[in-house]
Amino acid sequence: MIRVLATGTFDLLHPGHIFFLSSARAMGDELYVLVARDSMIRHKAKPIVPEIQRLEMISSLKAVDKAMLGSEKDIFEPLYEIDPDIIVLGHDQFFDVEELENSLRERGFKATVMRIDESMKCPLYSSGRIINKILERYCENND
Ligand SMILES: Cc1cc2nc3c(=O)[nH]c(=O)nc-3n(C[C@H](O)[C@H](O)[C@H](O)COP(=O)(O)O)c2cc1C
Ligand SMILES: Nc1ncnc2c1ncn2[C@@H]1O[C@H](COP(=O)(O)OP(=O)(O)OP(=O)(O)O)[C@@H](O)[C@H]1O
Repeated sequence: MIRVLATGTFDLLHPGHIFFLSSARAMGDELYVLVARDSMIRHKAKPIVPEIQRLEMISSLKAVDKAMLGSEKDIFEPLYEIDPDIIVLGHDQFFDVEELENSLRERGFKATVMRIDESMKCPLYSSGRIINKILERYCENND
């Protein structure tokens, strides 16, 4: 039973997320997803959707066997429970594959790290683009 772990913010869901999670799921027999905590997101703007609602949306997806909120202290903490065989990174996730694998080995984790380089270019293929589109529309309507 190959257990795959994917992670992310998943602010405003879109087909790119579905592509990413379905691709991750196809790499094993079950897919766990760690939803990033509001307090842990420092590499980009705070998400619009609160973590508990982001978790609910991810939990409902067909490709996802189990979704959980990540730790607010140590990103490796949830791995002691999940113990994944494969950790999947998305095309634009900031972790370096080799560095992450070294960090995992230092902590006794066996998981291999793989990146899904492909990205889906649907019209609004990132949460950031959805937000920008809303802002654009708001400005148009209020000019
Ligand atoms: C192995 C691994 C473990 C992670 N554990 C956590 C965690 O416990 N808590 C958390 O808030 N985020 C966790 N993350 C998510 C990262 O903090 C980061 O938000 C995410 O990978 C960035 O994805 P995004 O920019 O696509 O949203 C983890 C990521 C990885 C790769
Ligand atoms: N269009 C896409 N195609 C493939 N993977 C995607 C796409 N959009 C997001 N992902 C992947 O989904 C995971 C979660 O991404 P994230 O929550 O950062 O969404 P996002 O739409 O990229 O948000 P943002 O615009 O804030 O970066 C990441 O691994 C990311 O690479």
